[in-house]
Amino acid sequence: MSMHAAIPVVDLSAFTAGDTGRKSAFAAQLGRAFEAVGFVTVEHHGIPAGLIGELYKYVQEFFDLPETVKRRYEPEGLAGQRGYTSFGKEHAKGYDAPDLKEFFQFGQTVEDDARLKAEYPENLTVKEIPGFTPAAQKLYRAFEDAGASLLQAIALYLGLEEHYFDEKIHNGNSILRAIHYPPIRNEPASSIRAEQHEDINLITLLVGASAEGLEIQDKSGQWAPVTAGAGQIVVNVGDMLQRLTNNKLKSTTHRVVNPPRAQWHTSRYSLPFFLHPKSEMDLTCLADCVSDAIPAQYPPVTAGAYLEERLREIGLKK
Ligand SMILES: O=C(O)CCC(=O)C(=O)O
Ligand SMILES: [Fe+2]
Repeated sequence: MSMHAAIPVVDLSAFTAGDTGRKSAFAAQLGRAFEAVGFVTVEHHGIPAGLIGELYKYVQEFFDLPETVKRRYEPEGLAGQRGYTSFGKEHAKGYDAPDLKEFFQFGQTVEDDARLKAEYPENLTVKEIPGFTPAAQKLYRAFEDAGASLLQAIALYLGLEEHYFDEKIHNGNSILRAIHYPPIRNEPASSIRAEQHEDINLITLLVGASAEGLEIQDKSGQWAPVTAGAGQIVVNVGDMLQRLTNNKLKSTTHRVVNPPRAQWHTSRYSLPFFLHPKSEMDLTCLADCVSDAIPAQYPPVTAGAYLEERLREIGLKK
């Protein structure tokens, strides 16, 4: 048995309400955790529990709708970026077998930029559940606020100006994804709920999944469960931030395993928020993360071009 890498717990209020000393201590703690583990659990993140509970209620109502109704909200040509994606469509990069999940995605609501408003597809409104989209939009903003604070701390840790990411993520192409992993009825041939993968975006914020199953892989290849207590969220580094920092911050491989057979009759729900910048953000490795000893590991790319490439690899974009 190997020792399980502990996932550090950080208190975001030390950053959002703290003096300069507490803020820099938080930045150092978060940065070191993102270098060593790539995952943290965050307390006092400012996301109202009531909002999370409200959205979960609508999420369950949505996935309980008949499949024929759900498919009305599965638009063609949007690569799953808005609305419903039916069971068995998405697979992890490098895997053929699809994940055992269905999901619904909400994107950015632009209020102050006509060009971007025209660029992003509209969110879908589910006629049968009028409260669903408004609740998701409120939670989306709360996730954006928490994410902005976390990236301010990361900017300080990287020696950048504290507000380096602010403008890049304002009106960013982030996605709030409501996932349903249905009950498992037959021995799955080769799929698990979500096959091992790394997230595409800058950082991911995940609110308390309804059941266990999330695992991260440590340096030696061992899997360790991730558990977040009530009131905590899990936050991890995605490939865009790993790439920008020339692998200084780690986009850690993770997966969602199937429950023991006795729990097969139960659903699992989760609400990840994939924090993306605007498409034009340059992901060229930061000068401070490149040296003679550690040359740049990635060619320059924009966030938009990188996202396109990755959506093709997971079968969402044709
Ligand atoms: O459902 C979860 O707990 C995590 C899902 C996940 O890793 C993802 O959708 O990228
Ligand atoms: Fe993930």
